[in-house]
Amino acid sequence: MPATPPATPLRWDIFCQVIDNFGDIGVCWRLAANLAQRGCTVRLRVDDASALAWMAPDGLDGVQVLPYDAPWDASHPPQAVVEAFGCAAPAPYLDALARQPAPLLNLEYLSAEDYVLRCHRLPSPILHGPGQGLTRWFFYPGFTAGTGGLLREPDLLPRQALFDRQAWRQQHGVRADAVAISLFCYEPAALPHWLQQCTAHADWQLLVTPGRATAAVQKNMNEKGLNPLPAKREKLLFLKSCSQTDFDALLWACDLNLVRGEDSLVRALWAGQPLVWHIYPQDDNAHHAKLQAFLDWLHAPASLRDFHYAWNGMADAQTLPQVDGPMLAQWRDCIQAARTRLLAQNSLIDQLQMFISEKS
Ligand SMILES: Cc1cn([C@H]2C[C@H](O)[C@@H](COP(=O)(O)OP(=O)(O)O[C@H]3O[C@@H](C)[C@H](O)[C@@H](O)[C@H]3O)O2)c(=O)[nH]c1=O
Repeated sequence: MPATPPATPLRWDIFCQVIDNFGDIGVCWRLAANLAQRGCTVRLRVDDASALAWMAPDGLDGVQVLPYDAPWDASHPPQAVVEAFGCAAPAPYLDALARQPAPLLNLEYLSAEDYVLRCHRLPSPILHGPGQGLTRWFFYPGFTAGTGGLLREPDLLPRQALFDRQAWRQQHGVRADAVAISLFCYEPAALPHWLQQCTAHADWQLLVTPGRATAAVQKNMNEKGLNPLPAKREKLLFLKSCSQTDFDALLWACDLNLVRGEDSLVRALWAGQPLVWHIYPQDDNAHHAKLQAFLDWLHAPASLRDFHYAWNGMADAQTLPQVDGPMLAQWRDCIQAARTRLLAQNSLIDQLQMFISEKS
């Protein structure tokens, strides 16, 4: 039975540096929103908040978005501080924190690899320089007990229970009987092979997210001179940017979700539909081990592994499996079993709050 987190809502500072794409701000906003939903007050200090205009257009009570280097507020010091993905708070801030200390955490990237279990909750004392005397704690999200868990808002299940899938599909031009597939990716080498499969199945509709996925699909279409004909236009729906809440609805309404990065992977797991993960590519191919560890944790069937290898450039694009109904059903069973395992664990916020109350 998951442990119950402390009830006292705290004042949090979260630092976010946007590197590229949308995962940094996506995860940090979701973290801030999850905390605010539990009554906490959150100051999200971010260097580029522009994506929030479409990701969280309405903002949220309890979350204040500030410039990264906004001054220290001595009359309202933080009771917990998170530096996301290894970004460091500005030196003056860390020096002020050392005078009015509160637990300082480094929220790491999500991985299923073994090192997460070894490194989660390790201390790193600051022995000199900004923040001297403080201890930075490593906090690793993860898929299993012994890690920091996954972001899961309290109202996720009730929202899913109320979701009207058919109404959503009708509003978005998706046929009730279609196999609806969402595409949120970088530029996978196997994309042409996947587009051929999507075109070959009369009952498949591909919902393409804006940005890099749309650019990759259109590039492929133009290269092949495949200007989407009226019929093909119905097969390919090019979406506009939408809020995180509406992005969830897209994932819940589809029968297969091709996601990427970090945050949308977790959202696709909560959606419980078959999913494929386009992992964030890293120069030294470090992402290959990260993907393998995830597929191992997932207990992925061979066909889902093979699809991931081709989709992530770890196998020849020609080896992309031909997806059919029985295969999708097997993938769905796998994802739903994983979702059930995850729902039995503490959420990341519960773990975070328990950790902070230990260290305060
Ligand atoms: C397409 C779409 C996405 N989103 C949200 C979902 C997620 O919160 C966010 C996308 O983040 P991700 O899924 O993580 O994928 P990403 O590729 O955009 O972000 C990446 O950024 C890199 C810097 C990190 O190192 C990666 O781990 C990864 O997080 O955008 C919307 O809110 N609306 C949309 O229409």
